[in-house]
Amino acid sequence: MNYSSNYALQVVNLTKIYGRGSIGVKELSFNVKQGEIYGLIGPNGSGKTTTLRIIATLLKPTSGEVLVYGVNVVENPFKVRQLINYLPEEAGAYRDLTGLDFIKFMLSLRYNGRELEKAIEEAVEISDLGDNLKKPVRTYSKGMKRILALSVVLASKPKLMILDEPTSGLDVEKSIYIRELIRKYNREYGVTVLLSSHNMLEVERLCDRVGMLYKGKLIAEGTIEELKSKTGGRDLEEVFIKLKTRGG
Ligand SMILES: Nc1ncnc2c1ncn2[C@@H]1O[C@H](COP(=O)(O)OP(=O)(O)OP(=O)(O)O)[C@@H](O)[C@H]1O
Repeated sequence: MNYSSNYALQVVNLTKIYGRGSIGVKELSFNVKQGEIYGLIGPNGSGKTTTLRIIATLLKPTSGEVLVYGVNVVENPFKVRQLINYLPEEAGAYRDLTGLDFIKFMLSLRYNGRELEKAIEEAVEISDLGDNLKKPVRTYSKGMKRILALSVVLASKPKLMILDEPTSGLDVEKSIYIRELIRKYNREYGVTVLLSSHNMLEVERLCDRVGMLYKGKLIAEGTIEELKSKTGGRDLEEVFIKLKTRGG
């Protein structure tokens, strides 16, 4: 496949068949442009996590090709890992570390010296966890762990940030806070973002473009406005239902 420098990510004919023939994704193709916030949406089991894990070099595809800034995820995973950071669906932090030690540990994998100090300060500020950062992660609530993991991913300012359900388990205020931060890092630091979500409202507010997955296939793609005018749906939820009933 030819690399186009417009793209942060190119996914071509991606297929993942798990053991016993279970289909993760099937012949999936889409691109994410540099500087864009792209949302993958779809119901449970539609293949969002499978796609994100392959791009994050954590899962091998059965066939197809994925390039991150022109680097092939299967042939050169180490190089890809320098360009991305990934927030997993179940972002666990090491239970016995304090929140602060977790931040230090994770960021030291990417930075050193003064840059490391600055990144740690930034993550501490983003996390907004105050004195809780001195406590072991095992004492944190689900939402606190999520914010902790997100603070590290954001502060590392990767070229491509891959977020699996970034606001899952967060209350309304925290979700808004995180969405604003994602936008800020995208606009101010040029971080390209690929995220997955069940929350159509969130995607509608945050994403420049959206891909709709259904049973491992892309059934529609475009800006929110394009998808609405194509289907006559008033919002993304309606768009999705209409596309699904058309047999997408
Ligand atoms: N380890 C696995 N072994 C077998 N099948 C799997 C495995 N992981 C995922 N699958 C299957 O692949 C398909 C896609 O799953 P995936 O987790 O990618 O979907 P998803 O869109 O992220 O779902 P959710 O919204 O529930 O997180 C599902 O049918 C699922 O059962």
